[in-house]
Order: sequence, then structure tokens, then C-alpha cells
Amino acid sequence: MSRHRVKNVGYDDDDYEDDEGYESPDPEEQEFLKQCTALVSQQLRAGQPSVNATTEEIQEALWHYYNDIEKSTSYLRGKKEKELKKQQTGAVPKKNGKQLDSVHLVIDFRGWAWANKLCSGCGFNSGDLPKTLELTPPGSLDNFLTGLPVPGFPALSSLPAAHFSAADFFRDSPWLNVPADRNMDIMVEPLYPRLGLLGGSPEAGGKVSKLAALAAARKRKEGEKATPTPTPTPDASSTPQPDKIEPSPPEPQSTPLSLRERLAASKSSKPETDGGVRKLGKPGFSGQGQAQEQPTPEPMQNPEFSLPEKAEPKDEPEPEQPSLDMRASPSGFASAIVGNAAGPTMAQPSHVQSNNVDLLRIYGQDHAEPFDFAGPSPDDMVLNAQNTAKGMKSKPAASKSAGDKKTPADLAGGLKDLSVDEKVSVKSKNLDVLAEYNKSKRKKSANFVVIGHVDAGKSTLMGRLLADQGAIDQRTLDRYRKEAEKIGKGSFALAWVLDQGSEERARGVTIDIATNKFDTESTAFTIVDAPGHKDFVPNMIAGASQADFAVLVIDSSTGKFESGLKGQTKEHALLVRSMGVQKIVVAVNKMDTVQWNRDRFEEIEQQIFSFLTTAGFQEKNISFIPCSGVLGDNISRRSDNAQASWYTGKTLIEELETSERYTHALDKPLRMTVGDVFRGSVQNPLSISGRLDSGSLQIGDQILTMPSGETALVRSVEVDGEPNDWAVAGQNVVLNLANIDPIHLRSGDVVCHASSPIPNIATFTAKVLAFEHLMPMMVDVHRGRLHVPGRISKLVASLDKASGEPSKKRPKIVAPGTVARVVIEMDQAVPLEAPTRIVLRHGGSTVAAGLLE
Ligand SMILES: Nc1nc2c(ncn2[C@@H]2O[C@H](COP(=O)(O)OP(=O)(O)OP(=O)(O)O)[C@@H](O)[C@H]2O)c(=O)[nH]1
Repeated sequence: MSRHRVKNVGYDDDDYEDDEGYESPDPEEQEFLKQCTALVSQQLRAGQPSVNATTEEIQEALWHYYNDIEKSTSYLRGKKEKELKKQQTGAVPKKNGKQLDSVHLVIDFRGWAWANKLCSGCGFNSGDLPKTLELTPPGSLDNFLTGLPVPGFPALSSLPAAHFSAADFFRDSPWLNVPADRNMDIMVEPLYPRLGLLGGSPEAGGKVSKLAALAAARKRKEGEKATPTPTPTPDASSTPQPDKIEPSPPEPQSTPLSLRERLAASKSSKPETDGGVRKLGKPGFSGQGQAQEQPTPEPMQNPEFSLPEKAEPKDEPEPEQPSLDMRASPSGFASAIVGNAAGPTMAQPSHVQSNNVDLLRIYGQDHAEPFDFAGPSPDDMVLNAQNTAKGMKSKPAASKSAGDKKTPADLAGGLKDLSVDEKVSVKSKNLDVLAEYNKSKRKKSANFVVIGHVDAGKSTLMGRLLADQGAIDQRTLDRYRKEAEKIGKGSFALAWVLDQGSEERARGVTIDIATNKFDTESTAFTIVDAPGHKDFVPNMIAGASQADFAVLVIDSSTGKFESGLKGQTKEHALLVRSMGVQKIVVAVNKMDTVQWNRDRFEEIEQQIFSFLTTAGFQEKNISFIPCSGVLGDNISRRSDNAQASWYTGKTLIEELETSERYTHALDKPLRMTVGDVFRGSVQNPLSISGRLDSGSLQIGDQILTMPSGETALVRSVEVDGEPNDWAVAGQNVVLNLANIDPIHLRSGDVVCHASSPIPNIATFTAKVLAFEHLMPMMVDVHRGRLHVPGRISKLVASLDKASGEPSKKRPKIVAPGTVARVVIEMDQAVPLEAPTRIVLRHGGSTVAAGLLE
């Protein structure tokens, strides 16, 4: 929808009758429109010449020009004057339904000659004619071609009839298919003498280049050589009989035939021995000329090399005819593999000599033991041994009685044995998980997502934090530094701690979320480093969905803070708030680049603070820290730079530690969004990772994965990288699964218990805060890792922000900043349930976020 339409659409119109229709303006607007219409009409009539326009035309113009009287009048005047002129000059012919305004007719040599003729016939001096004729007024090209008068040209009808009706002249000459006898009339000799192709017809006259003369001489020579003389070959028996060779056609056939031609020839003349076929019969299918230069190879002795027709009885009159076999002789490699076509040799056993390229036969039957598919593979043997050691049920060794030959049915059965239907069973300890959790002396844990505009220094800051907290050793850091310097990205060494992808490192940009852990005395932290680039906002949403609080990193350097504000700084902050994050720590980074200027810090603090409070963060949940990630100032230690002495507040790590213990819905049904599906190890060929949104699970649980609806067995559990018997909401886990095919699992899926499954839905109602104009439109629905294409199918109501009550029913458009209830339809059913936080994106930007109702 264009912005013009948006302009005239009332956001809160109640009288919405037709979802598709375009509504009329409200009474006030109608009155205003009436006045404008009258003014324009008056001005049109008052001007010179006086013109009239319909009310509809005037209102259309006013709509386009935002009710600008001057512009609308001048547009309509221009339009009307044009129409008037056209009426005066008569009807304008149309070509292909389009009007010809002005035509440039470029006359080529043929056309030029014809025009020349036309003009000389009527006394025109052809020299006066321009090579390019601009034919005006509109439609004159049609006129010109159909014999109607063209200004500046004599009327064709006034010219002698013999050749002056263009239409008649070309009537029997379809485009580009002029009869030969006419060519003389309309063709002119080219400016330069015509040459043949390289080595072509020098006799055609003209100066021939040395190269062309040389090529022509060679061609002539070849032509002479190609006279019908018998071709001596090493093996007379296998070559065509001289008398059977057809004399060369008048033009010696030196062009090799195409494969299609050769095939056709060989088919059509199979029993015949005509010269052409004989030529084709040569292995390699060379033409005659080539046959002279290349010795004819030995004919194939081994019957397995020939096509069926070669296997005809030996009493054929011409058994030694060259084979019609289309095969070339085997390559050196093929000979080495399957043997020489000439037959068995001392060095090669007979089965290798076979020219039937049945490698399975060669290596399976004659030479080697056939592979027993019914038995376990070497990998399975290792797996079984490991599983048996762990007390898990191993795959039974496939029954194999020595010497038994396997029938295809046996093999199929054996393969079936290897299928994923093989069930693994793990005994559950039937723990009271909540009681176990309450007993456990675990540190409080907190997940925080690091957000901010691209290149604000998020990864560097977190790399520094991890290094300071001992989560990464100095040797690894030194290695990263060296490697980063090698590719000219030395300043990104700390960022490489989190940016592990090769593309991320090469581009110096975070693409996907990265999680890392570090522990302080009181808390086990999980960092979720989100990409800052606008192209990767969906990944940032996935990261934010796992967070308890957020660290917003801001680049304080000159100009960068400002560009970040227009970029992703605000979008990220809004998104995390919409996803339920309440606490935000603002790291005002790169303070070294502004010499720790206090005014700069305070300016940033003030602007960001007012934005965050408007976005819904409470004052007490916002904190600011001036820091430098690269230098490590105010991250884990206070800056010792004298310029930074004015700051006496907390360091970043001190601020992080103030985070309270976050409570999670432990007693709710199990929900876990799958972040990743991977092969954990040989023992754990299928693992999934993610954070438990609610509920709990333990080893031996049967889980249900949605949307596939497939069940799986929890073989083992890792919580924060440590093996554990159970896991509860809020913990980051890896689940090692069994009894499920990986094709049923994808990131974004939801894990639950079969006793309280999450439904798959395709339509839902949500209460959203609009960041952009909302109307019935296509959107991508994001929930954590899950994102599905869909559309806002209905705007149910605009809501009062304070009370949540509908303020307007069925608005046609929802303005940014408004809370609205909308109906969303998705292209496929996905696991979603209330109350889930969702984000709606359209055309690469976030348009709304809210709660599924
Ligand atoms: N002077 C200075 N440069 C910094 C500081 N922190 C980061 N940088 C530089 O800023 C650039 C970008 O750093 P990154 O850590 O990759 O930024 P990012 O925000 O993680 O980038 P994306 O994740 O791609 O959005 C690198 O060249 C860093 O060396 C800082 O405190 N001071």
C-alpha cells in the first residue's frame, strides 16, 4: 500500500464494512475535500484556456498531491490541454494498443535504398534525406508504412504506382523473407568487399588476408587428398574394401558428422556396407581425412565388448566388417581396471579381463568375500561394545551361519535389523525432580543476552569478560591473536572467543548466537552473544528468548553512538523488552576513543535512559557503566586511567552479580525449545540442546517432539556441560536421545511430555505492540528459534495501553506505538500456546511484538 493511501486512512475507523474495500474519509475530511475540489475546478475554468475536469478527476489529483491546490490544478491543466490538442489533430493511431508519441525510424541499408528509390521517384534529392528520420507527429510511422500522409514526405499515393505503395510492395514479402528477385531492388552492395570465412571463398573477389589465403590453400590440399583412393591400414581384414568406399561427394566431406548423424546412419544402414557407414564403423568415428592420419585400431576381439548385433552367427558374409559398435576403445585407466580388450594376458587374471564393467561381479563374486549386510558394521560393533559396557541394551548380532549364502530376502531382513526401529531402553530412576532440585546446592544461574548495534564491541567485551574470569586460558587467547593478525584482523582477537565460525572470523561479524559460560563466586553465568547486524535479527531474537536479562553495548565513539541509535540499538532494546526481559545493563563501550569524556558518557546515558523508560524498562532495572572492552577497563577491574577517575560506580562484573535469582515455572508442564540438533558423540549419535522454558525431565523419560509428534527416549542429560540425572526450567541442557529418527527434529521444535502436549496451531490471536504501521499484511512469526511465514489476517481492535480494553474495534490500520489485538494465520501449523511471546517481522524489520493470547 502506498504512503498516499495510508495518509487518508483513519486509524480508528469503526465503520469498517468490507475488509478489501477502500473507505471514505470522515465527514471533516469530506468537507475539506469538497472545498479543495471547488477551488481547483474554479482555477481550471478561470485559466487560459479554460478547461473543465470532473469531480472524480479533481479528487484523484488532490489525493495524489496531498490536497495541494496549485499542483493539482497545474497537473489537470496540462492533462486537459494535451487532450484538447489530440482532439484537434485527429485520432492518433495506436500500435499494439500503445500510442506512438515519437518514433525514430532508423533506416538500414535496405530501407535506405528503398527510401532512396521512393524519393528519387518523386523528385526528392536523396542526399537531403537524413539517415535517421524522426517521424512526428505521433502515429506517423504507421502512416508512413500504411501509405497515409506523413508531414515532410510526399504522399505515397501521389507517387507512381509501380513502387510507391509500401504496403503493396511488401505484401507478399513476410518480414526478413524477401524473395530473391526482389533482393536486387532492395539490397545494396556493402561498403567493403565481402570475404568468405577463414579459408572460405577467395574467388568471391576482394582482397584476401594472408591468413585466409593460407587456410584456403590448406583446404584445397585436403580436398585433393580426399579423393577416393584405398586407405592402407594395419589390418586389412578389419578395414573397408576399397571398392566399397564411396567416392567423396562433390564437396569433400571433411566435417566430422555429429553423433546424432552417426547414430542415424549406423541404424539405417546396419546390414549395408555403404561407404558412409564404413567410415562410421571406424572406432573413434573419424571422417575419411582423419582415418588417413590415424592408424585404425585393432578390432575388438572380446565378444563382451560388442553390442548384440555383433553376436550374430559367424557365417555372416562379412564377419570382418568394421563393427557398428558405437564404443570407443577403453581408456588406459579402464584397461588397467578391467583388462585389455585384446584378451587375457599373463599379468591379468581372466576375471579382471572381463570387459563387462560389472565391478560388483568382479570384486564380489570372483575375487572377494561378499559383504554380509546382515552382520553388524564395524561402527555398530564399537557402539554395541560401548553400550554393553554402559549397561544399555545392545544391538543383537545378526544371525549368521557360516557358509550360508544370503538370499536377497535375507539381506533385506538384515538391513531392517539395522534400521532405527531398533529400540533402546533406559531405566528411569523415577526421581522427584523438584525435590532433588530443592536439595541441590547449585549456585544461582543467570543467562544474559548481549545486544547492540553492529560493531559496538559486544563480542570483544564478552571475550574480555571470559578471559578475565578465567573461562579462557592465555594460550588460546595468544593463538587467536596470532591467527587474527595473520588475516589482518588483529583487533578482533578477543571477539574470536565467541565468534567461532570461519565466516564470522573472516568477516569480523557475528552471525549466529554463541553461548559461553563463566562462574563467579555466587553465580553461574551463561552469555548469549547475539549478532548486531540487521540481517541477523532473527538470530538475535532466538538469543533474547533464552535470556534473564540483557547487556546493551553502545559504541561511544564520535558518530557511532548516533548511527547505532538509528540502527539496531533501539530495535534490540525494544525486542528484548517485548520478549519479557526486565533488567538491562548498558555498557557504554569504547570510552578510550573519546578519552573517557564524562560529558559524552552523560549525553549517551541521558538519551538511552529516556528511550529505555519509554520502551517499558523500569528505572531501577537500568544501569550504565562506562568501559573499554579492548583494554578491559571497568569490566572486571576498575580502570586505572586517570581520565576515567570521575567514575566511581560498579564494574560490569559487579553489576552482573547484582542480578537476583530468577524464578522459573518448575511446576508447569515440560517445554523446551530445541536450539540445536547434533551428533554429540559415538555413544550419543543424536543430541539436542536448548533451555528448559518450563517443567522438568529426567533420564529415561519418554518425550514428545512437536510439530512432528514423534516420541523419543532421554538417554542421558547434561546440565551446563555436566552430566546429571535431571533438569529443570531455566537450565541450559543437552539431551542425548534414542529411538527417534533425526529427520523428525529441527531447531525451533518444542519438546514436551506426551501427558501434556503442546498443540500445533496455524491461527492465533495476539496482543502486540506495533513498532510500524500494521494492517492485513505478510509477516514472519518468530518465537525463539522458531520462525514461520504467515500473515496478519485481521486487526481485531486497538487497545487502551493502560486498561487493555478495546479503544477501537476493527481498525483498518494500527499506528506505531499502539497496542492492538490481531489475528495471525501461519503457512504451517507449529507448536505454540498461550502465553508465549512472539515477534512479528516484515521485510527485514521488526513490525510488532507481543503475547499470544
Ligand atoms: N577502541 C576500541 N575498540 C574496540 C573496543 N571494543 C571493541 N572494539 C573494536 O570494535 C570492532 C568490533 O568489535 P566486535 O567485538 O566484533 O563488535 P560486535 O559488536 O561484536 O560486532 P557484531 O557482533 O558483528 O555486531 C573490533 O575491531 C574491536 O577491536 C573498545 O573498547 N575500544
